[in-house]
Amino acid sequence: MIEVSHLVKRHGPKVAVRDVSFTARAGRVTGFLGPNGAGKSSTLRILLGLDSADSGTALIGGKPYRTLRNPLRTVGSLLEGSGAHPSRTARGHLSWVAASNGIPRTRVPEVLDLVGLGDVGRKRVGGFSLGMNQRLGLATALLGEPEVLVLDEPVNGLDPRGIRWLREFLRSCAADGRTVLLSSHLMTELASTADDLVVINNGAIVHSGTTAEVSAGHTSLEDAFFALTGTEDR
Ligand SMILES: Nc1ncnc2c1ncn2[C@@H]1O[C@H](COP(=O)(O)OP(=O)(O)OP(=O)(O)O)[C@@H](O)[C@H]1O
Repeated sequence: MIEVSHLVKRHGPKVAVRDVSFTARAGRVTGFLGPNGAGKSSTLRILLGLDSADSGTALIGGKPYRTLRNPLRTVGSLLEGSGAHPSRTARGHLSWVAASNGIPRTRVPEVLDLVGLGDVGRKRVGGFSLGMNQRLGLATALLGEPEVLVLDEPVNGLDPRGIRWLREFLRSCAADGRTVLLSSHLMTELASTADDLVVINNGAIVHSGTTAEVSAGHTSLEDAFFALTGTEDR
């Protein structure tokens, strides 16, 4: 479970996140939806201990990220691509991450198979497409068999087949009881993936609830998004 409470983050004079509170529950896919610059990445970076909040808390399983004993075993994350060096093979990258986090090497072929990279594990990451790189990032996130997954715009770079694969994969993670939080500015994608939605605009939460609740009273989630964020004319 993820609990964000009264989070505030300023970048100089700019308030990127203002009093943001929401919960992402176990066994559900929670979509963090908002237009560009709404404050999604700023919130997720604080949740993952990459940045500090000015005030408020962001907890994973009741604890701030920086106090987790085995972070990779608690939360898997995907922020920008896989982070793998282009000269490394996929297998080499995953083995290095596993070794430096006390995760058995036997997980490496398992996660490569899970994300559909079983056949290219010995290839160099420099030759990977954007979609393959996203899959490698997901494999890295899954290495420690975490209960919580936090993914920032994971659909970026995926082709329609990859998008469908990711949707089914995240649904199966939730069905296994994991907490899945993913950000996106693509409402149609989230409509078919997320159980719950948290809509953020201009640093503030404008709506949260089940996907059906958020779109209630609108002809589609797309209409709901434009009405809630006031971004129709952008
Ligand atoms: N390091 C920074 N320094 C200054 N301003 C920043 C910094 N990081 C983010 N911001 C600003 O804070 C606001 C929120 O940005 P953030 O990246 O969190 O939004 P986002 O919802 O993730 O958007 P996107 O989908 O474009 O990544 C934006 O106005 C952005 O320009």
